[in-house]
Amino acid sequence: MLKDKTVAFLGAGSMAEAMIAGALQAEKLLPNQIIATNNSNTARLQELANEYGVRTIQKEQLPYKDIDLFILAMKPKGAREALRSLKERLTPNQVVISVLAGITTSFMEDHLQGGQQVIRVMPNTSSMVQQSATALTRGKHTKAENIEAVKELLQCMGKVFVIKEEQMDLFTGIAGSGPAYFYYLMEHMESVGLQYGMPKEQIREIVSQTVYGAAKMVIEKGTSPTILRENVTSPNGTTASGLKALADYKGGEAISQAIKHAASRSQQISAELGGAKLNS
Ligand SMILES: NC(=O)C1=CN([C@@H]2O[C@H](COP(=O)(O)OP(=O)(O)OC[C@H]3O[C@@H](n4cnc5c(N)ncnc54)[C@H](OP(=O)(O)O)[C@@H]3O)[C@@H](O)[C@H]2O)C=CC1
Ligand SMILES: O=C(O)[C@@H]1CCC=N1
Repeated sequence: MLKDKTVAFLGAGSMAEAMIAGALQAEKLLPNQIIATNNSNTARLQELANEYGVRTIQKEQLPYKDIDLFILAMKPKGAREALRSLKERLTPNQVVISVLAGITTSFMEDHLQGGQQVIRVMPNTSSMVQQSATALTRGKHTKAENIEAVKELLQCMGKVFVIKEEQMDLFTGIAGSGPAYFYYLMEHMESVGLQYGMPKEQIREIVSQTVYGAAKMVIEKGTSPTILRENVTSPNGTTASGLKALADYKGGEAISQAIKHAASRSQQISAELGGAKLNS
């Protein structure tokens, strides 16, 4: 389904790079099917061309009519201008996909020609190693065949979840931002190891293997995190003592608040840009 498609990334930052890397690793797209552009940083475009062999083009020179899927990958505040620049140039068969936090499908539709096909997705940077948890929600006019093509593209980058748009802000708080929470946890685990004299490379490997192993247990054994946690916790043992400290320092509450704040920021971005449909 993707073999005849040309995909253009409007934005060439961390998220675009992670998606490009994932798509190429899966060999579903060839480098010459991918175009990347940005606002002005030509050195960055050269970097992507050198690393991935993709076509990089100044945004004024995009070959609009040859592109099937446009992926908006700039910061949310640039969305309005980017959609305006697409509005007069697109035909109804072309699809606009946004990875931007807080940009709703109705915002996209309102800023494009009536009937334009749009899809809102929320990947995370683990796309780079094909392990993203990515959400997808469709616009009003998007054809089933294009949903399938975009799903196929996103599956190159990890698992895809088709969700209701009302859940997108929450999904962003859990999975879009989620890798950062784990990196934050890992930074803290590493720094205790370093503080007590473990070699830097060794502690990094120990921490990442521990996090990886825990996620793999949930995925492969299909057992709940609660049962798995209980299995680790011997009565009056080390884990019980560690978990008590986590509870005393409100570790669980901190994680819940991180998700709620991130989700609420996604809603706020929608509101700031106008055209927002806030969840009740
Ligand atoms: N990073 C993440 O983990 C995730 C990010 N997202 C979303 O992805 C989007 C991009 O994030 P991220 O990659 O981190 O951001 P970056 O700041 O790394 O990259 C932003 C890119 O957008 C380019 N840009 C700005 N304006 C335009 C424009 N009008 N046309 C084309 N390109 C433009 C910039 O170009 P220049 O450098 O030339 O200014 C830059 O290449 C955000 O909206 C974010 O919500 C979604 C999920 C996860
Ligand atoms: O921090 C952000 O706004 C983006 C969206 C999800 C992850 N990064």
